[in-house]
Amino acid sequence: MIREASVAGGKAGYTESSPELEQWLARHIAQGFAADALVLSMLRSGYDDAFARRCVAAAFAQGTEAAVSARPAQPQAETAASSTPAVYAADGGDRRVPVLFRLASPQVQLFQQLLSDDECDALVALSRGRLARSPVVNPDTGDENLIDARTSMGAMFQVAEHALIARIEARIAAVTGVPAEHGEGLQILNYKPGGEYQPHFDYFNPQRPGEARQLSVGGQRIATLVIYLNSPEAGGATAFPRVGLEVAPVKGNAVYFSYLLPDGTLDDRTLHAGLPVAAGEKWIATKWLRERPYRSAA
Ligand SMILES: O=C(O)CCC(=O)C(=O)O
Ligand SMILES: [Fe+2]
Repeated sequence: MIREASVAGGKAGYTESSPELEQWLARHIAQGFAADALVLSMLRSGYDDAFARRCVAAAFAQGTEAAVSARPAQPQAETAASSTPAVYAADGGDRRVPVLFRLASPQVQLFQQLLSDDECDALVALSRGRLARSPVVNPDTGDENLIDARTSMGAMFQVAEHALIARIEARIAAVTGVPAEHGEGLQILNYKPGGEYQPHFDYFNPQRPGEARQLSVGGQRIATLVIYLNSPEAGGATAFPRVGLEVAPVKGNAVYFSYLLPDGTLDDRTLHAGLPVAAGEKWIATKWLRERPYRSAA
C-alpha cells in the first residue's frame, strides 16, 4: 500500500489521511476493487475502522464525479495515465516492495524482490515432489487438458497449505489490495529449454460452456501475479504482445496485471505469453485472483 500506512503499521487506529492514501484508493477503485477489500487492506495497515470506511466511501464518491466529468473530454487510456499516482513502493505487509514500473492501460506493475532468494528456493524445493504436466481448461467441456501451447510442469498448492505459502499469500494480498481469500491456490510452473506458454488470457470466457463452469466458484478472474522463482539463463520473458511489453524474468520479482475494467468488462490488452526458454530453465509461481472469495470446487 502506501508508505505512510506502513510506518503506521502495528499502531491501531491510525486516522491520518495523505495524498498517497487518496491516490492509492483512487487507483484501486479504478482497477475495480470492491469497497470491502479496500477497507480490509486499510485495517491490515493499521488504520482505524470507522476512518477507513469513511475514506473509502469518500473515494468512491469522488471517483464517480471524476469519471463523469472526465468521460467526454478524454479517452480512457489518457485519463488513467494522467491520474496514475507516482508511488514507487508498495507495502508488502512484512516487507516494503519497490514498484519498478507501472503501466496504466492495461494495468501492469512490476514488483521488485517480492520474494527473497531463500523464499524462491524454498518454493521450488516444496514443489519438486509434486510436479506434473500443466493442464489448460478446455473451453468447451471445462475439463483440464494437456496441449502443446502450454509446455510446462506444474504443482498446485492449496491456499495457506504451508506456513511459507500463507506468508507469501498475505504479502500478495498486501501489495495487490485483493484479499487472500480471493486467491486460487498458488501454482508453481517449471519450463525446460524450449518450454513456453503461448499467448492467452487468464480470465474465463463466459460464452464457452467449459469456462463458464469455472465462474461458479469465486466468479471471474480479475488479476494475475506471476512471481519469478529463478532467473533463466536466456529467454522466458513474460510478453504482452498487444502493448509491446516484455518483462524479464528475474528471481524474486513479480509482474502483476489486472483486467477488470471499471465498466465491468475485461481488458483484452492483457493478452500475454511466457516466451520460450532459450537456455536453462524457468520457475514461476502464479497466483490468480477472483472477484469473490474462492474455494476450490474439488
Ligand atoms: O510464464 C509466464 O511468464 C507466464 C505464465 C502465465 O501466463 C500464467 O501462468 O498464466
Ligand atoms: Fe497467463
